[in-house]
Amino acid sequence: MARSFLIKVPASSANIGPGYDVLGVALALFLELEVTIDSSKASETNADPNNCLLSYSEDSEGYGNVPLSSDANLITRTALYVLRCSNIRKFPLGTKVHVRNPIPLGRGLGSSGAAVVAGVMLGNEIGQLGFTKQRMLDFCLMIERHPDNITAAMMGSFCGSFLRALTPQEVERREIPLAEVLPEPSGGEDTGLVPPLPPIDIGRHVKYNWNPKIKCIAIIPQFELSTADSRSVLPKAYTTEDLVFNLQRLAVLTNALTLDPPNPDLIYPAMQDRVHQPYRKILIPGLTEILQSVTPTTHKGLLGICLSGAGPTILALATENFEEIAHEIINTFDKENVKCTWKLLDVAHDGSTVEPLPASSPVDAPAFQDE
Ligand SMILES: Nc1ncnc2c1ncn2[C@@H]1O[C@H](COP(=O)(O)OP(=O)(O)O)[C@@H](O)[C@H]1O
Ligand SMILES: N[C@@H](CCOP(=O)(O)O)C(=O)O
Repeated sequence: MARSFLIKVPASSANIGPGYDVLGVALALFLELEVTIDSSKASETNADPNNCLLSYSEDSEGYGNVPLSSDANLITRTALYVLRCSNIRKFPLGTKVHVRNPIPLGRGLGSSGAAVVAGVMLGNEIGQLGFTKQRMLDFCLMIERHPDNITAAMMGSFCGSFLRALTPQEVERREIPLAEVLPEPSGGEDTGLVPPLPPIDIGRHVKYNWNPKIKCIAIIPQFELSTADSRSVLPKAYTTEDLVFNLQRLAVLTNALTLDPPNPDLIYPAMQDRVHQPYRKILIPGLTEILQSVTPTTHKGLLGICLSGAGPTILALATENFEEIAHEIINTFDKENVKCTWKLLDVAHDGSTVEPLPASSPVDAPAFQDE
């Protein structure tokens, strides 16, 4: 008998200016996984080394580029990691995962965070492991090691998060190289390694309110910038002055975004940053001019502007004039020969979800292959 369910995970915008590796807001643009497990279709999935037939809809971001082998794709590799922590080596016979992904890759909208969250939820559902969202965050944080996108994508809404101090034994478990956590691609042999379970409650978070009048405009350049590359240009140390600059703004911003009516005179300066944006300008043509020239004075309705995550997307918060604000930014990028699209997005309050699909008959235990 078949079992079928849908996993949905929102995109996210991290940092919101001063909250580097701390703040994240979930955005209503959803990565979706339609999953079917039907042991009577085992012959259709046995071409994959782990019994998982993976497909992407043609309109998906990454269609034709993301790997479809389950030990190479970020979503299914992550699910395999979760399963293998419970000593389940493969997907059940006849597992099919169809992905619809509207989140552009490598643009600063949390595509990898969403993929990791989706993968952990997939492993949890497939193995019927019964982990809570808080526990699933621990698995996510073993893979994507900054909590801002992951927390927003898993929990939804506008979140502040940190990693708690770990004991030396926990550090050992957390510092395992990714290659030992995620299965290696290439159809290589399964080593039989059972990865250690992650330490408990690695990530702590709170949800802030978000004034629903505040909308998110994402201006998305056509070029990709990997988060790893965009982190590599940041300094290893900061002056006290720069850290205090960010901390002061962070404390004010988290409350300012809840107030009604939204106050641009408070939000705009509270979204300034000295920790990451100044260093990332070298990777994003036009960033300096955009951040300086689009203000609440020049554009009615604008509240604040920043780099979304590691970039290159620009996040503008506004209450009106969305199109005019977006086009001003698009035109500035255009002068640098950077083409863009834009989206107007609401905050996603629920975070990631899983729901049974109509064809589902959840009574059957999945048929895992004997080793
Ligand atoms: N839906 C997805 N399916 C498979 N891989 C994905 C997916 N989303 C993201 N990835 C992987 O994550 C990479 C982008 O991650 P990253 O550089 O952190 O950028 P982003 O800011 O979009 O999270 C992609 O190049 C791809 O390897
Ligand atoms: N705090 C991280 C956030 C990365 O977000 P992404 O959406 O670009 O993956 C950073 O700024 O590096």
